[in-house]
Amino acid sequence: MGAVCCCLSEPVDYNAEVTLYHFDLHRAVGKGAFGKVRVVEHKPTKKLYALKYIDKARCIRQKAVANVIQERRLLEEIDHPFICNMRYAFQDDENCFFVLDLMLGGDLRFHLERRGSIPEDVVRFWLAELACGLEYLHRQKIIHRDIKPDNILLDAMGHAHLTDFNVAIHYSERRLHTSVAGSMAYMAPQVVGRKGYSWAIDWWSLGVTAYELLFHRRPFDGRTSERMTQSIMKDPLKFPEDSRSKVSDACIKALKGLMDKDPETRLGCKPDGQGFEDIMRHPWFAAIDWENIQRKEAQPPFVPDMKAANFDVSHELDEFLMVEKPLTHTKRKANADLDKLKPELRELEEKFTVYDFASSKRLSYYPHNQPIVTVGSDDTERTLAPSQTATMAERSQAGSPLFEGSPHDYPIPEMPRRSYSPPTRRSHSPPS
Ligand SMILES: Nc1ncnc2c1ncn2[C@@H]1O[C@H](COP(=O)(O)OP(=O)(O)OP(=O)(O)O)[C@@H](O)[C@H]1O
Repeated sequence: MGAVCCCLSEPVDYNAEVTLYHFDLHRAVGKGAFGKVRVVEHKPTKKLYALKYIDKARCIRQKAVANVIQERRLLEEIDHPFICNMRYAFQDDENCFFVLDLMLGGDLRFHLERRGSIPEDVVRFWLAELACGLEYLHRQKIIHRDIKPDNILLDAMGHAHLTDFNVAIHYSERRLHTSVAGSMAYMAPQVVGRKGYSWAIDWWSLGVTAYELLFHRRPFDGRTSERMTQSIMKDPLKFPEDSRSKVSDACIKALKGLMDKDPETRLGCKPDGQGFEDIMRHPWFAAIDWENIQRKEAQPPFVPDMKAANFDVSHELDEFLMVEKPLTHTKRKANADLDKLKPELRELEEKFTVYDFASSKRLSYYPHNQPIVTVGSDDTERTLAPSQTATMAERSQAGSPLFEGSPHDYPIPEMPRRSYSPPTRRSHSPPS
């Protein structure tokens, strides 16, 4: 398939590797840490997607190259109805691009701010969908680490999806993580207390998120990071005085279960899928038809108003007012001589590889049998690539997905330890 693009003299080859020329650019719907998110139309298929672009220079300045590469790799392994899935990835000289499932219903922060608080039945529905997404992620051996209202997006029908895998990591049963990442108000005691943590922290953050959506305030707070840490680790979970008139006893019980400071007894955290069973059997979810939910066939109780913009329209204005350089299709300069590039730019060139869901099989990079994990001299985790831990035959015998081709034979980069600061946005400052 070929067509002439208005800004390119030669025809665009849609059968060639995906580039920005394969998309028509539409309005901006969100702002990320290193660029915008805008609606795009994939020209050959006419399908709409969300394009998240990351300004390479900004990303390098804020020492987030490893995170962007990690996000790209993790997203390649994920495909689930309640996750904002990646469909394409590519780069040009200035930006790295993620093309994601388009969610036009807005994020939960947007709806919370507009509505003040969210009714119990709506929060329960979202939590049921998100629990399915989270259970899937944990089965893929991935911890999200940044669950909060800002990172949950609704589609036009009102179904909830997890997004933003910027600080997500693989976990291993053999070793606990200690690096601090995420948004402080949603961090579990095991994260802020540096006691070592695993996937159970995501259930805690989901509990904090549900609490905030229901009561429009956070369960643990503090003006400084020290006070916030103390609050998360020591303060008993308290509910607003009028909570009993607002939500059911079963809801309070579920929130207490999710925000149990002990991950051993926390709701959702029993091993081998039993935690998810506990959630499905919990009295708060008694009215939920789980099969319907999992098939994404349940009718959401809140349907976003699609006649209104479900996002902050000011993102668009930045470009009109020339505060920000508008995104344009640009022809790549030949990057043949990688040695001449700055090391970080070279790393992006080499590791932010092209992805096209139509032509690539989704492969789990990480074997589902036990990986071998080495411990760094600092408290970062180093995980050996599967190619280094087992042969193809061994992995196949163990019932693990096979890793075909060299693109998957890479070690996961160390995650820089994030410095954290209240109130809730994670900082993109250099590793401490
Ligand atoms: N797939 C999508 N469909 C529609 N809107 C989206 C999509 N992905 C992101 N957005 C919008 O863009 C915003 C920023 O996206 P995202 O959080 O992924 O970027 P980020 O760079 O990781 O930002 P930050 O690090 O500040 O959280 C979201 O809050 C949301 O409003």
